[in-house]
Amino acid sequence: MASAPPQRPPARLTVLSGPSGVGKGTVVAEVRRRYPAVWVSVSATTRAPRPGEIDGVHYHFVDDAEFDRLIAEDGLLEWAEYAGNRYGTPVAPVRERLATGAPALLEIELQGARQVRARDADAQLVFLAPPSWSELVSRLAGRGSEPPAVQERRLAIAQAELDSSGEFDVVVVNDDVARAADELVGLLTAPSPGHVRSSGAHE
Ligand SMILES: Nc1ncnc2c1ncn2[C@@H]1O[C@H](COP(=O)(O)OP(=O)(O)OP(=O)(O)O)[C@@H](O)[C@H]1O
Ligand SMILES: Nc1nc2c(ncn2[C@@H]2O[C@H](COP(=O)(O)O)[C@@H](O)[C@H]2O)c(=O)[nH]1
Repeated sequence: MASAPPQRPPARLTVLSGPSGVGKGTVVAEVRRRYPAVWVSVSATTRAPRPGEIDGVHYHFVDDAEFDRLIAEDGLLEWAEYAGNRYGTPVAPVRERLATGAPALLEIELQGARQVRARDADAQLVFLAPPSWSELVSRLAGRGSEPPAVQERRLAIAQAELDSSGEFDVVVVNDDVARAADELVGLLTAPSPGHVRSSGAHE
């Protein structure tokens, strides 16, 4: 009798969160460079593009009416208002990706991370932390993508985000991009604890 084909374990969704300016985008870019198989969701946002940002690559840049439509059609896995703009994860591409059994990564803020956890208890929540508060302030200012008033608004939110780090499964300190990327690659490729047999063998 022919044996059944080996079953692919369902892929695990990983969420990377952390305060604005901590280096989420930088670390994710390094992960993609080292591990091109990783798939990163492209969010929808009502924020205006920064110089160099490309629609459909960095974000799907949409207006308020389109964002309302996405919500009404249940097209978002999660969404949140952050510093005066809305951001959300299109649900269909995430479902399609997870169905292939390959790792999927969301780079989103705290409210969205909480929504993902509420919908998917198996999701892995990773918090990217700065080495210090002063380093976070200087990274955000050094990026120079927001005027000082917007930086202040983001830093006020960052205080609450740092207080939430205990809600996450893992905290990775971004003191060094290469090391933080290594840690994230390890987490993305680790089997879900739900798919480890009691003997220790992985399904
Ligand atoms: N380990 C690091 N050491 C020094 N500088 C860093 C490090 N990681 C990132 N940076 C710098 O910090 C700035 C902010 O990084 P990045 O834009 O990746 O942050 P982010 O968390 O994605 O921010 P946001 O949530 O606002 O999009 C960039 O100028 C980046 O080059
Ligand atoms: N809840 C969600 N947050 C998201 C999503 N995409 C990005 N983000 C987060 O928003 C802030 C600001 O981003 P920026 O590009 O304006 O600096 C940052 O924390 C992102 O991680 C999303 O789909 N949902």
